Amino acid sequence: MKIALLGYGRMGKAIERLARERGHEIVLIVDETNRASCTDEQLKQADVAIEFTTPAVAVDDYGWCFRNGVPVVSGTTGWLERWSEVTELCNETGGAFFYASNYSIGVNIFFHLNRWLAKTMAGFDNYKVFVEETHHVHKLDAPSGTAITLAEGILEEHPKYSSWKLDEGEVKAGELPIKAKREGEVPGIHAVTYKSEVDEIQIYHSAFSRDGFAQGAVMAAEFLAGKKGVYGMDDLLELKVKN
Ligand SMILES: NC(=O)C1=CN([C@@H]2O[C@H](COP(=O)(O)OP(=O)(O)OC[C@H]3O[C@@H](n4cnc5c(N)ncnc54)[C@H](O)[C@@H]3O)[C@@H](O)[C@H]2O)C=CC1
Ligand SMILES: O=C(O)C1=N[C@H](C(=O)O)C[C@H](O)C1
Repeated sequence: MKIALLGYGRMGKAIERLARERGHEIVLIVDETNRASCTDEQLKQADVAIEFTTPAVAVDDYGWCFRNGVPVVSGTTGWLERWSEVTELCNETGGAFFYASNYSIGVNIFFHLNRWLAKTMAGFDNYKVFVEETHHVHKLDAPSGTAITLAEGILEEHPKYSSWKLDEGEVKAGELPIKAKREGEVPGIHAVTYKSEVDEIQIYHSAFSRDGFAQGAVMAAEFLAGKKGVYGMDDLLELKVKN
């Protein structure tokens, strides 16, 4: 498969290595230094684009791919308030878009565990829940996209909570706090904790490197090539929450 890499930072470089190991060819590498000189013709050489850039440029990148008929897999976080605009544009232009706040297979299993636990804990009023994430100091957005996905999973399954809040100051009834920490070069740690007066229950995921994210992104690119429409990790993994 011929791949265009949009974004060539920590993730772009990990994806390049893993994509080559899986026998794919990188036909275009775009970062902020050469973006202005990259042409539609260069992009169209690719069977699929993999996009890991910044919240400020991701949505423009998706439009560039849709207009040129190039399926795009993206993991950039921090732009999701524009989700409807992006998916409408994808469908109107006959494009293909795959998005995940976290491409690690382990985290996607963790997402299902989180929903199951939230549904179970909804029956126990004496526990309060909070989400915690820790990432490297270079990360631009807080809370992480993964922490937001975890919080949204809890909001859907636990009637006591109606919104999430970055944990800065007072937390009101119905608000689910997310604590975001930035430390050294941590690739990504997420935990969900239910705490009562007498004990706590915690689920936890820690990424040892970026390889799990990069592997999942390349698998998503292999899945998306030749398709149209909007997809996510559940389409790839066919995981379903069993009630
Ligand atoms: N969904 C997932 O599994 C994961 C998502 N991420 C997210 O991916 C994004 C990128 O993360 P990193 O690689 O660590 O960041 P990074 O800062 O190392 O790399 C960002 C890259 O974007 C490029 N860039 C900036 N402006 C650009 C433009 N106009 N056109 C093209 N490229 C441009 C920069 O040159 C740089 O190469 C972040 O939003 C992060 O939260 C990171 C890891 C996993
Ligand atoms: O910026 C990162 O590094 C990561 N970002 C994603 C997020 O915001 O959830 C995924 C992963 O945790 C690493």
